[in-house]
Amino acid sequence: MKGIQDYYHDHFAQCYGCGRLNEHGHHLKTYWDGEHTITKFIPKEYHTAIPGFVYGGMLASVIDCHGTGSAALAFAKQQNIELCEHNAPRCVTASLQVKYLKPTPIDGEIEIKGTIAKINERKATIVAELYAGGNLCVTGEIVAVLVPDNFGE
Ligand SMILES: CCCCCCCCCCCC(=O)SCCNC(=O)CCNC(=O)[C@H](O)C(C)(C)COP(=O)(O)OP(=O)(O)OC[C@H]1O[C@@H](n2cnc3c(N)ncnc32)[C@H](O)[C@@H]1OP(=O)(O)O
Repeated sequence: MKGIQDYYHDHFAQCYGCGRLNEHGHHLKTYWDGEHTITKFIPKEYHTAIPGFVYGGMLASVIDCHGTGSAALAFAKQQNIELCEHNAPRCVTASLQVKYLKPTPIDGEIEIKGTIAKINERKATIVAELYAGGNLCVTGEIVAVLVPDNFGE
């Protein structure tokens, strides 16, 4: 299944977390699951914090990109933008807050669920829930801001 990141223009597809063109990155893909958004990720052994558990900065990174991807999906829906190659809204992170509720096991798939909590014409707030083995381990809140095509050029 294609994620929102598959539609970003190449300039926006270099992100370490979710850029499809970053050979060293995580290649996260974010897509709708009903009214919510989903990103899945399988941690590697070297993402260890203490043996058996995922490094918290890594989890923040995954939540960050899930937030901007979810916001881009929400803006596409709000503005009736038909997603196709090189045609998708792009957002950057203005704010990222993370709460670690319990250690996240490293041996298995992680799922991040997003809820579009607020959206106006330029800014979206996304609430994220990160699950491992069905257990809620981390929550996050991301403020993402829509940026123009020439952002960062
Ligand atoms: C090349 C990469 C491509 C990336 C392409 C996609 C790949 C995914 C990216 C992954 C995530 C990242 O790592 S992104 C990289 C890390 N992030 C950044 O480097 C962003 C640096 N910051 C900025 O460039 C700027 O501050 C912006 C674009 C976020 C906002 O500046 P602006 O364009 O002047 O807009 P501004 O009017 O100030 O703010 C717009 C709205 O957002 C609110 N707002 C602004 N900052 C905050 C904040 N910290 N916390 C809460 N809310 C905030 C304002 O109140 C306002 O709300 P209201 O009045 O509308 O209510």
